[in-house]
Amino acid sequence: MAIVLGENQYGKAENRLVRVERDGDEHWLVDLNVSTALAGDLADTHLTGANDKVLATDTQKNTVLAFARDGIGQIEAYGLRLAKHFVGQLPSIHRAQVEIEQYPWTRLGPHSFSRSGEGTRLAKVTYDGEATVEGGIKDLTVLNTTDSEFWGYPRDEYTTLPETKDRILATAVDARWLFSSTGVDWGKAYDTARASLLEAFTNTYSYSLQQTLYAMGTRVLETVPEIAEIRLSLPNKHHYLTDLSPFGLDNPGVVFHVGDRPYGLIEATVRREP
Ligand SMILES: O=c1[nH]c(=O)c2[nH]c(=O)[nH]c2[nH]1
Repeated sequence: MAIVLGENQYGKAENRLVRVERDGDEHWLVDLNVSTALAGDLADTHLTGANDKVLATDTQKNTVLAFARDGIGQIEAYGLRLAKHFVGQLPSIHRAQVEIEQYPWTRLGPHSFSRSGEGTRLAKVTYDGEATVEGGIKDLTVLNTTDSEFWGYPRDEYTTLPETKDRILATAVDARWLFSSTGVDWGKAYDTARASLLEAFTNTYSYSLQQTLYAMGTRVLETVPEIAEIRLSLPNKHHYLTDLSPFGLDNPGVVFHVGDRPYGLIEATVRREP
């Protein structure tokens, strides 16, 4: 029985980096988590330990920092610059993947900020001679206190969930979208996609989180022409109306117990028909 090396890649994961831009007393902040992963003609290092085709992960880390020196710009563009550089650096490196998370900060003063919970912006760039760019957002927590129903599902011997015509609908949006080209105004695409996700969540009268998901994906494709498809992963953050009758109290949709685990997980891709 022959034993062979399968798919492999290597890189520096989670390079945390902050870049400060200064204009006198007024400063700006870019806060990133950058992971690099390279693949190519790398059998030797695994099979014999010869490292002559290996761009050291420490070098990758230094490159991430050095490329931030003169400006990062939009994270999709920064990822493209890095990925193309890594592939051009050694003939043995055929493919580079750069994943970036950008943490949001809200300005408090000229040089003071607070970390905000308004969703982490994402980019994933792959370059192997051709570039593939994905954008996205995660940890965007949203909640509707009404305009959500869930009923009409089949009941079997294990079904206990009561039908509801009015419930809280809450989720933490994880959305990843695939761009159809690299000639994109990345910042505008991100802002529009994010706003469309929020607008569709807010304005969809929901009969299920699945229906809301599809409305959110559809809205992004309608408003950002450069996005070919969007994958959404939506945990259903269940809010259970608490029974206060043991205490002689009614509960007309006022007090909820917030469930932690388990949670429904609703996932789908919405794409343009070819
Ligand atoms: O929006 C929902 N979709 C489901 O599939 C489901 N299942 C469930 O128990 N509650 C919900 N809510």
